[in-house]
Amino acid sequence: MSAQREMKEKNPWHTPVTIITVIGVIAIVALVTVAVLQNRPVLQKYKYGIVLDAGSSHTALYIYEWPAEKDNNTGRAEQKYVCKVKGKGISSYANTPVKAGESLNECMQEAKMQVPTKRHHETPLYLGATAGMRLLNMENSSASDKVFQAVEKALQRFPFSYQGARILSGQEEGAFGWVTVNYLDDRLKQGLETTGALDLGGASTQISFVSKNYDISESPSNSVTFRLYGNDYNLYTHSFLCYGKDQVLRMALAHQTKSGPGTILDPCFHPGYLELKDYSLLYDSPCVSDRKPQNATGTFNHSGAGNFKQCQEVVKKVFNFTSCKYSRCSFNGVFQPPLQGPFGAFSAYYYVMDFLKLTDATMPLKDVKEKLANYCATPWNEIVKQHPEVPIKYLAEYCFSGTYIITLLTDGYNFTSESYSNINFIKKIKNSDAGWTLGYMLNLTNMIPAEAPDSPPLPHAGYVTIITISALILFVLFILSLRFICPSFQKTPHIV
Ligand SMILES: O=c1[nH]cnc2c1ncn2[C@@H]1O[C@H](COP(=O)(O)OP(=O)(O)O)[C@@H](O)[C@H]1O
Ligand SMILES: [Ca+2]
Repeated sequence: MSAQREMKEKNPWHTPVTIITVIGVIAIVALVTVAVLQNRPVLQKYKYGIVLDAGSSHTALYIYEWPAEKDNNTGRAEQKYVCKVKGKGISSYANTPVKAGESLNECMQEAKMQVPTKRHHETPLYLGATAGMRLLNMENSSASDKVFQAVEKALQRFPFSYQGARILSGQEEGAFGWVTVNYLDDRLKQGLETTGALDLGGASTQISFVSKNYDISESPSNSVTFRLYGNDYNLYTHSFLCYGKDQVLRMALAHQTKSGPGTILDPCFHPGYLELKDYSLLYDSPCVSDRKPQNATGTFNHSGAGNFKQCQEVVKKVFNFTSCKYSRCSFNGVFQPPLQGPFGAFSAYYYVMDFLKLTDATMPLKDVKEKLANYCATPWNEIVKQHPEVPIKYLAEYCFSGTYIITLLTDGYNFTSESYSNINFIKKIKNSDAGWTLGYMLNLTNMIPAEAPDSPPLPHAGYVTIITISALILFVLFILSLRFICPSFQKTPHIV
């Protein structure tokens, strides 16, 4: 035997079986690698959408992103970035509309940096205004038009695809908040029981939920129907204009100051709190302007008494429970079907209850009230000392706001001690803020299809598994067939 042959036989790498095995293994690895990678793009690419939420108290800019490679934009959208516009809401610029436009520039510049340049021109940009502009439009429609013109001009200077600025109806605000919450929870795609949405703003508040077996025809103006991912939803929604927490505070103060100038001892503010306030500022809103007393010209002393129970009595006076022409009502003669399912309460519901440390869903309603009563009774100077980082305006109002929230939920919407535990106070769901903006964009970009998308015949993992098993079977069959066809394969090579 030659030295070469001897070497070949000693080196197992040179046997035909080993060579075939190695090639086979390489082929299998290559096949499986292709199967794993075949539906994964090399670099994840995104598309973007921008929504400006022009609220009564302030404006916020949201950027959403979603995978670009999915058909018809059906990839999951999520919040990428939020920018809080400095200053007050756009409705506060009624007398200086140009400044409303200018106020948006800083956040818009940020948006330019956040969205990749090559996507700018195809990124839709929307501005939706809520109750602050609704009120301004009622009060002075030419001032509200001027604010919109200025805002439009400012937004069109940016390289995005500007899609318009408008006032949302209360129904839209409620319904899109509900869409956002249920989209982010993946409830719509999976056809699961939905979560109701409770949104509390400064100038209006919304309640939206699906109540099974309720008769929509009882109050058609409160119903919105959707077909999403192949499921039909009959949504009940109502927006109470003037029932945001800032306007309700005006209404409560108007009620307490109706006997004219002087000092009011307000149970919704802490003992020791004292501020000199202007009547003219208090009544500068359509929510209270008709209640302005004749002699209300100058200022009044706003002092605190810190009494939760009495504060609840004051707050209750802003609701009208007397008339209801439907089978059941919440308040002010507004139809409301029976409450059903879990609820997500966001925006000011969350800010207030989070500050008061009352967001724990397991805390019974009676404990919530007790804690709130203790908090309201705490002297103002102690509160200021305990929270040096909180702006005084917010700090002074948490007792009032917490009391309003509890009164609105229980006396207003009829949550009971039991059903109160169905309410979750939330800020975000999976990194995206709860609010109407995402639902608004999803609707306008047709990102939620009416029908369920055709799912692929096999999920990706199943596809990879089948490829791997088939490759292994083929390989084993190949080796076995070689043994039949070529007898030299039947014996394991041996060294002579
Ligand atoms: O950190 C906070 N603490 C307490 N309240 C807050 C905080 N941030 C925002 N808010 C309040 O949340 C509300 C937001 O209302 P928004 O401006 O959206 O009005 P709208 O929805 O009625 O148009 C306002 O009352 C604002 O004062
Ligand atoms: Ca809002």
